[in-house]
Amino acid sequence: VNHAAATGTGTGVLGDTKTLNTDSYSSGYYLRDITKPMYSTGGKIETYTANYGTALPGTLLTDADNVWTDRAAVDAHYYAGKTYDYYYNKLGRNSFDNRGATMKSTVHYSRNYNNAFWNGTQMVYGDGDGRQFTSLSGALDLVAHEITHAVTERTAGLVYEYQPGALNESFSDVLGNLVENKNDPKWLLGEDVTTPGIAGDALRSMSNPNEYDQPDHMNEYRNLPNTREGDWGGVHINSGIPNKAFYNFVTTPGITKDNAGKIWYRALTQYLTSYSQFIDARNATIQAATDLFGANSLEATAVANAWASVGVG
Ligand SMILES: CCC(=O)Oc1c(C)cccc1C(=O)O
Ligand SMILES: [Ca+2]
Ligand SMILES: [Zn+2]
Repeated sequence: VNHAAATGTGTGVLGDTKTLNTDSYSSGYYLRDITKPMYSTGGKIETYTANYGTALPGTLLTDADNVWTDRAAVDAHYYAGKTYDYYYNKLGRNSFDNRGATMKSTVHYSRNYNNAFWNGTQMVYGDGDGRQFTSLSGALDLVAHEITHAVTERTAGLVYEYQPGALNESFSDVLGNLVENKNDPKWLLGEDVTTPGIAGDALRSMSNPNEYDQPDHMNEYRNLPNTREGDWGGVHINSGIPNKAFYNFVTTPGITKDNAGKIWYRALTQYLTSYSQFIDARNATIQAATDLFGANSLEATAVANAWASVGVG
């Protein structure tokens, strides 16, 4: 019996209904998307459950009637597809390795797990404890953030410490919100899954990093130790500075989200390396804007101004 693409329906973490690309195979349906361009070389999007344990990838999800009720799985699958589409259609990248690698996600990792991560091979999502987070795959910006960690690992390789680590985090926040593409003037991160009991809050804000205790200027840079307690030199803290730079750039009149994404992606994949510092990201994004739009373009000028506004360059 051959695989056949099928269209299922599912309920997401926030109770919304969405259509899913699934695989009808022998007696049932698998949570496997075989409709993407990468399928021409065998690439798929597959979603698994760890069944509240920590063995990965766990079990590929199946369903008898193609109506999916595992909300965390529905969103992990749907949002991985959306992220693939953005990278392929807007940036010309074929999966995280640019060679059509299969994208695997596992949900229901451990218990009350307030975390999500790329483990070097796949995405992994906890269900949260119901207070700090609800199921973490329920936010497209967060899913795209995790997948962008994979892209960064395969390209610039920004090490996860100090300024390169804060750049690693910032590129994931930037691409995460570009993929999510909400009309959110605050450019928040994780707003859809953070504290389900409190409206309007988030993990981070790109428009006002200070709101979540992040610096938004070099003169507020936090010198922290490269330890777990020090957030590896403040990778989720000092990311506020490049995040604010991107926010100032993308909100400059005449700058489009698509063009901002092309510039940041080109800097990440063509110019940055493992130990790049904030000044190198400034130079790389100016160079990328120059490559794409010209030396005296609105884009190149706005990029330089944006970094200067946060004290870089
Ligand atoms: C916005 C995505 C994010 O920050 O995910 C993480 C969470 C929720 C906890 C710890 C680390 C991360 C990460 O991916 O950096
Ligand atoms: Ca967001
Ligand atoms: Zn991250």
